[in-house]
Amino acid sequence: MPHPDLEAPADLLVETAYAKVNVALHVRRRRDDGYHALESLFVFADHGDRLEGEADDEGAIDLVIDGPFATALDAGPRNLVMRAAKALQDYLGTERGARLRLTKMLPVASGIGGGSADAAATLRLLVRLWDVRVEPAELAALALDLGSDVPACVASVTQIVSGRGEELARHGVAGLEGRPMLMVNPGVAVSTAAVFAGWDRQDRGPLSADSIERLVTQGRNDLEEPAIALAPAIADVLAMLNGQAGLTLARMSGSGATCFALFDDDVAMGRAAAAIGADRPEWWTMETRIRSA
Ligand SMILES: C[C@@](CO)(OP(=O)(O)O)[C@H](O)COP(=O)(O)OP(=O)(O)OC[C@H]1O[C@@H](n2ccc(N)nc2=O)[C@H](O)[C@@H]1O
Ligand SMILES: Nc1ncnc2c1ncn2[C@@H]1O[C@H](COP(=O)(O)OP(=O)(O)O)[C@@H](O)[C@H]1O
Repeated sequence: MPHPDLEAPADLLVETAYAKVNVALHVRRRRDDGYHALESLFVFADHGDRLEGEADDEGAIDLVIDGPFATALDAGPRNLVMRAAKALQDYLGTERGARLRLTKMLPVASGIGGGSADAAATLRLLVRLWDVRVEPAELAALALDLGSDVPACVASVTQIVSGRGEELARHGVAGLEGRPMLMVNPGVAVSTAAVFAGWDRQDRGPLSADSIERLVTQGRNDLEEPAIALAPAIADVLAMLNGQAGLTLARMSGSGATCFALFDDDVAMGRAAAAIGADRPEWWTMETRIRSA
């Protein structure tokens, strides 16, 4: 029988805010509204931040944050969890509230959409907690208002994402889901807007994501170069990952600075994580696998 303290109370709901990884990120053009038109294969890790919540019948939204990266954030109205909760409350015109706890496991402003995933997890959790039905198109519109990556994070499954982040198409790639994935961050936060501003405006062509081989040989992250210009440690992470045995692909995710590597098997990933941890103990690493739907 489980220990009683380990059992969550029946009225407490839990969601995982899965880390996002851009296996390839092709920037095609700068749009008139200042955003960039992208083509990207998004996958999600099997790990992420943890969000729990229970109903508050007074209608208040309250957030506490704990976990390894809690100090990088405050729990005020600009937090994406708070913004998502308020946006849903306003949309529904509901009197219901929630007491939320975010356990921040993912580094902040690091190209793996931690804040976006938190916002999406908040929407999922509150829809369950308040027992409401929101049309998928309405939820997607609320999500896009919170950030370009939030619509894709709502389902958190492998997708081709284009436009600013609002055009989503589920997309399987044989052999990708379930694959061991190591994520490494050198501890520098980079601003997404600053990285996009450094893009050289050269369209290097569309994305083909029909096989892992194509993703490896023809896929790119067009933001790697401007991100490395702002945070040279990213080049050290990529060099270290590329030097590991049993590796299929190493690349930066999003606007950085987190990089990921796909491995042939768990043993190869474990050896790489141990070697990197021994050499650069100050870097953040996470051993995970690509989430399946
Ligand atoms: C680059 C990507 C790729 O998945 O990931 P991250 O690095 O954030 O993880 C995303 O497109 C980021 O999405 P997100 O972090 O939600 O960005 P937003 O808050 O919407 O935008 C922040 C700023 O980035 C720039 N931006 C963002 C998205 C986009 N398609 N074009 C842009 O130029 C804009 O300057 C915008 O003001
Ligand atoms: N709950 C949250 N978690 C992470 N970042 C948040 C959160 N709420 C607001 N932010 C802000 O959102 C920005 C982007 O965060 P995040 O989604 O983690 O970055 P990225 O998508 O680049 O990995 C950060 O500058 C951060 O200060």
